[in-house]
Amino acid sequence: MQFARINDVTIHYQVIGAPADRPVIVFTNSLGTDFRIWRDVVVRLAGDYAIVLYDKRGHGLSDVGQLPSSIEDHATDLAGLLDLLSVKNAVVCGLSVGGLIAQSLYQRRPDLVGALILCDTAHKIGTAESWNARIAAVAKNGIASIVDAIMERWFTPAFRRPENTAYSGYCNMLTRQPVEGYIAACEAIRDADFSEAAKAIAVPTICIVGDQDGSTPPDLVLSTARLIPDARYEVIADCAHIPCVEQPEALTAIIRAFLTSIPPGDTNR
Ligand SMILES: O=C(O)CC1=CCC(=O)O1
Repeated sequence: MQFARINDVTIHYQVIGAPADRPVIVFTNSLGTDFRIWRDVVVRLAGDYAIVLYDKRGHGLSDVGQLPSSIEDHATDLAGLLDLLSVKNAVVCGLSVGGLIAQSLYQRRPDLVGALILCDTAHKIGTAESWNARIAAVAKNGIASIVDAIMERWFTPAFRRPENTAYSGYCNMLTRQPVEGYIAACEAIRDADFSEAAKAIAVPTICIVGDQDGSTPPDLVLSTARLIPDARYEVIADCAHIPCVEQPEALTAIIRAFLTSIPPGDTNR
């Protein structure tokens, strides 16, 4: 296990492969998850790419840090981690709020970002009303009180079968996040809007979405792809909000095809 002190926050991270020798893909997570969600993608990519995984503040084994925290704070944490690892021009793959963090990282530190994989994310996610309602529910009754509603957005009915032990495992992952970290991330998402910034993205970008995503539906992700100059757009079948868990093979194939199509030199490839 690896830990680093970044911006006064202990960040839990993992590096697979040698960043100096291989193109680097950095994965940044969704709300209510830790970096273990990427496992089935990482095992397929390891060897060809160096991989950086980390738990954003308020999640997994990372500290919650000072409150409140913003998407910009999360991006500054990720910049600190990449600086620590001497990584520049990385392929940044952000899932959901991780995609907001990726967009913010590009805005603040374009030297760190060679390409963007925006997975089940958007330039703006949800409304202030929906986030305030979720924050109030979690503050009053805990994360467990919303788990069924959230799982309907994360996973298709086929995955949510009671006999699927992976499904119960991911319910555990959600409910075991620190409440104050979860609420802080909801506030950060509520307050983030990259509608203008997305138009200025000038690195190769792909927007990917599950066809049954209940949190960032395909039409929303398509609207983000249309804001970003020359962005590509791919839909994954039989998949909701977390394709790295539900359709890792399909997601990996899209990532590989995208990275293969980028001219050498655009990233650290
Ligand atoms: O919990 C959800 O609704 C899914 C989600 C929204 C932002 C994020 O990171 O995950």
